[in-house]
Amino acid sequence: MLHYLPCGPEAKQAVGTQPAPGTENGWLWVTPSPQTLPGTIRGGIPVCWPWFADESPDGRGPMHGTARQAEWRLDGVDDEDEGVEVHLSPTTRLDEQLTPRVMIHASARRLHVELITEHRGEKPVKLTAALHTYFAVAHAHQCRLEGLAGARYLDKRQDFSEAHQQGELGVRGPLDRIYESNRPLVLDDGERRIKIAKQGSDSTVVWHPGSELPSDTPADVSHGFLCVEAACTRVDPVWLVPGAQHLLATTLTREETLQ
Ligand SMILES: O=P(O)(O)OC[C@H]1O[C@H](O)[C@H](O)[C@@H](O)[C@@H]1O
Repeated sequence: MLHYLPCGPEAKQAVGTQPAPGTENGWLWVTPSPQTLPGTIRGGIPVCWPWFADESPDGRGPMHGTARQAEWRLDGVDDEDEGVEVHLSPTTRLDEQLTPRVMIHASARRLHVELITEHRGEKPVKLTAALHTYFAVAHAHQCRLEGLAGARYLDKRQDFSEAHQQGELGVRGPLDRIYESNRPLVLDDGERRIKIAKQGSDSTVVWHPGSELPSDTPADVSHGFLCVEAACTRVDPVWLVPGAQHLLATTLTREETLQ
């Protein structure tokens, strides 16, 4: 169930769910002490756009782009038998040539988020982006992420050194990796298994900061999340030509519903 849809003035950039008090099985994590807006919110699914990390065109733009710090408006909500569909767009123009919008379809068993980028300008543009999902987990350093075995990755904690994933990934400490992968995953935290599928993305970013915490993340809850991000990064930037559009999507499903 959707408990929290950050749109409008009170929550600008994260798109996600937060368990209601007393609800243990929310899929997404949100910091209990968010920064005052327009600070960035750690939690939900921040929209990193029109660049991922520090990959702005001049190298001086804010980390993860301008979209997550922008104000978004609710363009429409469709209630359906099987859930709810929500459409969002930024209230201001965030890029000279590119325009983003977000569509969320949520039900009790499935969360699907689409980030659609349209090129309305005149010159080809390089786009990097991410749906920076914060999964709520029992303990970040006791998670298993299935589906990355054999994938090449860049280790951001080791100056982007290259390596290949040996076997399935068991998260046992801080990590910050860009995997070259478009494969579906299963996140298993020992208590539940969430299937993670995606579209329009050949990079999967896996991040947990360990004890090097962002200022809005209290130490006593810092092991309650693991970020697994559907992304387009320096590994797979998208070159959009005028008139083209790009779809980046992630779909989260309880594994048993697929059987
Ligand atoms: O602190 P933030 O700007 O929200 O970024 C949080 C993290 O996001 C991504 O996962 C990057 O790979 C990390 O390098 C970064 O630290």
